[in-house]
Amino acid sequence: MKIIPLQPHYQYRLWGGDRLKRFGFCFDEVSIGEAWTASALPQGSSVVSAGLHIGTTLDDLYATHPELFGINSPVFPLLIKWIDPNDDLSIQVHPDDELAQSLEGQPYGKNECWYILDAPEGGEIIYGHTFESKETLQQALEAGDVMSGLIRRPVSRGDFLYVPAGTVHALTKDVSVLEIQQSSDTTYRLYDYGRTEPTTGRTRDLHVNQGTLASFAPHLDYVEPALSLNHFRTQLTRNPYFFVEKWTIEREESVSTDTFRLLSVVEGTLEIDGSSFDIGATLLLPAGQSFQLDGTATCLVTGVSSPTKQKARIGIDLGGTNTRIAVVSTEGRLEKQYKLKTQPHLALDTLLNQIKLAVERFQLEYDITHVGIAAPGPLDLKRGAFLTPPNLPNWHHQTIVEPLCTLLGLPVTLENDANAAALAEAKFGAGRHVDSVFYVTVSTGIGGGFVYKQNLISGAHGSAGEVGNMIIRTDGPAHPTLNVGALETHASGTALHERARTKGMTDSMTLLTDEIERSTFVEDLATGLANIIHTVDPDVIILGGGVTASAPLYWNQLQDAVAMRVYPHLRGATPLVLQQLHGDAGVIGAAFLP
Ligand SMILES: O=P(O)(O)OC[C@H]1O[C@@H](O)[C@@H](O)[C@@H](O)[C@@H]1O
Repeated sequence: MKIIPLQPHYQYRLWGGDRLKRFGFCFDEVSIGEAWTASALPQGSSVVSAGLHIGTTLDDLYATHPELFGINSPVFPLLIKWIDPNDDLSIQVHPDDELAQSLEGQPYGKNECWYILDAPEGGEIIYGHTFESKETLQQALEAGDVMSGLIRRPVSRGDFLYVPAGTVHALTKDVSVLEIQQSSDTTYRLYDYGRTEPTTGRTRDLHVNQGTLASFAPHLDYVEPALSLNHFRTQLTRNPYFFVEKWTIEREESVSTDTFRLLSVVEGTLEIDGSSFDIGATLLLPAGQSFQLDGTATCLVTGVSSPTKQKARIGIDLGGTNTRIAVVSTEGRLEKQYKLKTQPHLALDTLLNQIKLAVERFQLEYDITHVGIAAPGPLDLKRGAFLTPPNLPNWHHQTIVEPLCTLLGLPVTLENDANAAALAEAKFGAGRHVDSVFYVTVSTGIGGGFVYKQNLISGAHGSAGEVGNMIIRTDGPAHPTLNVGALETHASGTALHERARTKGMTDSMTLLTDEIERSTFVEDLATGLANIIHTVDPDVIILGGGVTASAPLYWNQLQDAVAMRVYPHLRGATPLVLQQLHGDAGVIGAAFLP
C-alpha cells in the first residue's frame, strides 16, 4: 500500500462536544472540539493507522523517512484539524512567521483556512473588524466592548475562506470546518465572553497585547478567487505556506505527486490503492508516486507551495469607500487581493502603511515588478498627486506616487480610475479582440477612457476621456465643477438618484421603469455616445459602472437612439457592449499602467 492513512488525535475544548462523530470520528471522551488528523505537533501527533509504518507518529515518520515527503523544512510544516464548535470560540488572532519567531520562539506563524463542512441556516462567522487603528482596537478590548466592532460574514456548506495571520476572527456555534494551516498552535485570545473553564474553574488566558500587535488594524479583507485546474481539480488557495485543492471524484482518475500531499475525504467514499475511505479519513500520499482514484467523493488536498516566485504586478484601486490592493498575473488574472475601508478623514500615511503591509505579504510569494494606482480624478499625473477628488476631501493636493515609491522601493504609476478600467477592458475584457476601445462608466459620476492598440491615450493633460463634462444640452442643473448641460449632470447615477428622489422614488432603477424618464436618460446618454463615435470612431464602446446594472431596461432603446444620432454609414457600425471585468477592471488596469 503506497498511501499512508493517519489516525486522529482528539483535543478537549471548552466549546467542544461529541458531534465530530457525525464526520466518522470515534472517541469516548467528552467535550471534544478538534480532531487533529494530520499533526506532527508534540501536543497531539497523529499516528499511521495501517501499512508498513503502522504505529509511527507523523513527526517520527517525517524525521526518519524524508523521501516520503520530498521537502526541505526542518520540521513538518502543516496541520489539519476538523473542528465542530458546540459553542462560540474565542475572538482571536494568530501571529505570522516573524512574530511567532520573535514572541514565541516558534518556527511558524499560523496562517490558516477553513472549508465549511456544515453551517446552520443563516450561519455566520466573525471575520474582521471595523476599528480604524490598533489603538482603537485595544481601547475596545480593554473596555470589554469589542463585539460591537466585529464583522460577521454569512457562511454555508462548501464555502472556503483563507484566514491570513493578522485577521481577527472566530468560529461560531454549529459552524463546522476542516482547518488546514501551518503547523502551529499559537492563538492570541482577544475576548472569551468572560466564561469559565469547567476543568479549572477559571477564565482562560487572554493575550490582548500580543493579539493587538498581531492584528490587522484597520482590517485587511482577503479574497482569492478559486482557479479551475482541470475537470476535477479546483485550486482554493495557493499561498506561501501551502496550497489547497478540492478534488471532485466521479469516475476513475490518475494523479501523481511531486512532493507529498495530504488528502482529506469530506464527502462520499474514495477508492484509492485498492482501499475505500469515507468522510473523516486523512491520507498521506507520499512524494514521487502515482495513484488511481475512483468512487464518488469530495476531497480537500493540501501540500507545500514551491518556493519559486512568479513575476506579477500590483494594482491598487483607491476609491472613496474602499481601497483594493491586488496581485495581478502577467496574463491579467486577479490572483488575490486585500481590501480595506478608505478612511479619508485620517492621514494619507495610514493608508500607505496598510498598502505597504499588503504588498510585503504579496512579496513573500511573488516577484513584484510594478505598482499602479487607479484613483478618482481630478489628478495631477505629472506630480503623481490628487487635485480635488470630491470623495477624498482631506487629501486634496497631496502627492501619493513619490511617498509610496519610497515606502515600497518599487516603481509606482498613478492614473484616473476610469482610464485604468478602460485599459483592463481593452486588454483582457470586452475589447480584447479589437484595436480601438472607448470605455464609459456610468456610475456615481460619468467617466471614460480611450485605448488604442492597447495603449491608453491619456491626452496632453491626462484628461482625455473625461466625457462626464461633455456638453450634451443647453440646460440642466447647476454643478460646482461641471458645465451646465454636461452629460454627468443629466445621466449619472447621482443625477438619476436626484430625479428619483424628487419624484418620491427609492432608486434610479425604479426611475428608469418610468417611460418618460427612461427616454430622457437614453437620449442624453445616446447623445454623449454619438459624440464619442464622431470624435474617435472606436471599434467598440464598452459601458460599465453601477447604472449598467439596469441595462436590460434600456439597452435596445439606447442602441436605436445612438444609431439615430450618427452618420448613416456609421449606424449600427459601433457595437455597444457591457463591461466584462466588472468590479475588477480598476485593479487589473492599475496593475498594467505603463
Ligand atoms: O481559543 P479557542 O476558543 O479555544 O479557539 C482556538 C481554536 O480557534 C480556531 O479558530 C482555530 O484557530 C483553531 O486552530 C484553534 O485551536
